[in-house]
Amino acid sequence: MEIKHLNFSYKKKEIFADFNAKFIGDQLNVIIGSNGAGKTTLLNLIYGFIDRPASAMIDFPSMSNIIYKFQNMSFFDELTVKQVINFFKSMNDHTVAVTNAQVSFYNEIIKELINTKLRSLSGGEYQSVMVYCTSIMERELYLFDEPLSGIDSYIENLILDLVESLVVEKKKKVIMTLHQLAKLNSLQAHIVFVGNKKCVFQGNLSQMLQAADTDDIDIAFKRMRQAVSC
Ligand SMILES: Nc1ncnc2c1ncn2[C@@H]1O[C@H](COP(=O)(O)OP(=O)(O)OP(=O)(O)O)[C@@H](O)[C@H]1O
Repeated sequence: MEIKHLNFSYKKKEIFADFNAKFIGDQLNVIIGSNGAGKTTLLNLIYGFIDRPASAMIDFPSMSNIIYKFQNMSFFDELTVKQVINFFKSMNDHTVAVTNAQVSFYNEIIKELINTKLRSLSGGEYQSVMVYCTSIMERELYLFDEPLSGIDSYIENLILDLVESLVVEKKKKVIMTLHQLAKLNSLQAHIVFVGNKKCVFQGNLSQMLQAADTDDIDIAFKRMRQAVSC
């Protein structure tokens, strides 16, 4: 999956100018960047919410083969968690295998919420349910926009295990956005750093630290925010 020479503006506001990046099929892809850099816009372009410029977006699956967990996903509040899970399951053509991490996530987090109506969930519980529901859909590409937003540090790790298991166990393609940079220390991730309307870096964490000439991820982030394109 590759983006070549992408230009994109919202009316007069330019978001991407000759943006180039690759996403790797058999690795977890993590988009990072400052607030307002364009991470969600990039996911919207990949999904097709915003019309994809065909010549710039190469080898991405079609919308019907992508499941996208939006930043603020919302559902009918009167449904219970069980009803929402069943709704997601009903959109699969057939029964699908689940990963060990999905089973653990269900047992540790979802099970005790199963008969709760969505309107009675806390923000973090709601987020956990939406990430779980997205993960049980059978698609070629999974997009998660800030799946750790509002999540406590224990469940953060369970969510990352769950997302990674889609890549490792199910051989799915996954692209997520992330603000919790320290989490990159424990992930085998391909990082795409969006800044200054370009991809300012792509590669793994040690390459990113090396490129920024530091062993501190926050310093690397600060140094790269305004760097020139990759
Ligand atoms: N529909 C829209 N119309 C006009 N401008 C928009 C629209 N959506 C987003 N923007 C602007 O585009 C820029 C990029 O927004 P985007 O949501 O992609 O950033 P982001 O990197 O995901 O930010 P954050 O980390 O805060 O979630 C922002 O300046 C935002 O104000």
